[in-house]
Amino acid sequence: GNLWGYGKEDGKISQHACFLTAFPYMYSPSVWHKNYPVAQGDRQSPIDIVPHQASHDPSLGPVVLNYDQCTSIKIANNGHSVVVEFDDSDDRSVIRGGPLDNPYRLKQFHFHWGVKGCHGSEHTVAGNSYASELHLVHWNAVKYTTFGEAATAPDGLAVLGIFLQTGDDHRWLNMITDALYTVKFKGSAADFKGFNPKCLLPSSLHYWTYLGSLTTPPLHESVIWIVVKDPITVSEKQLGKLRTLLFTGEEEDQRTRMENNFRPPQLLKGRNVRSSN
Ligand SMILES: NS(=O)(=O)c1ccc(C(=O)NCc2c(F)c(F)c(F)c(F)c2F)cc1
Ligand SMILES: [Zn+2]
Repeated sequence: GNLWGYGKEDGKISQHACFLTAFPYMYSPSVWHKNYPVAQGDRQSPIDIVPHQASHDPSLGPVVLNYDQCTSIKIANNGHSVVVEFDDSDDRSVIRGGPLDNPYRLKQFHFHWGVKGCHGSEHTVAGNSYASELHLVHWNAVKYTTFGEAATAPDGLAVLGIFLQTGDDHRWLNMITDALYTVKFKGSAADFKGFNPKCLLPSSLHYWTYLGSLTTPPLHESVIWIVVKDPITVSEKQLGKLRTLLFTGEEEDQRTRMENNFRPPQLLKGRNVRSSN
């Protein structure tokens, strides 16, 4: 069932309990804390990144992506986003360096987006949103045995965040947007082999980094965030295809477009954001 969702963020959620039970997909980020109290924790994500307040740390080396043997397995609609999953049974696709003490294994990537224009990213930069945000999710297979175990450890996960701005078509994103019709409904999945996400990265990997959390329930505070400064450019048409996905399953009569699946920025609570350059 729908334990949580992105409901109407306009704050007009009815106060009647029946409304929330009758329309589970209306659970919005502002009420997640009822089921997931860590939502009000000290290292929640996303955040608003203020570049001039980030501290440049010369000891922060470059982030290194070894995605050469990287091969995707499948694409799926989990009712919250579209996810491309990888074989993480060995170290064939890892991220290392930067703020990381170990190599972290790529498990999946997914997106967050809005309903139009320049809203849709989770992290914001000096109060400005991008149209979308790509998350490449990795886990520390040196210290932990499974993703699930890593997902509850303070240094268990490393998520590389990439901003998407609108402009020209992104040649490689078409491979993903052309497959979305196969995963329209929540719970659907399809083969999606041989996609290497290295083609979705900007030329410069300068980044901000800080200690944070999953941005969706269970909101575990287990993520070392690496947010790349430069956005990639995708077309409005390509973003529009993401919005043809549905939050709802094929069996549900209420069809709800998948859009605005982003959590708003959370309190920094004294955390230090470091800059790589
Ligand atoms: N938007 S983001 O911050 O990049 C993000 C990344 C991954 C997940 C995730 O894997 N959720 C499911 C999930 C868990 F949340 C677990 F805690 C766990 F143990 C799992 F195995 C699992 F699949 C959620 C949010
Ligand atoms: Zn995400």
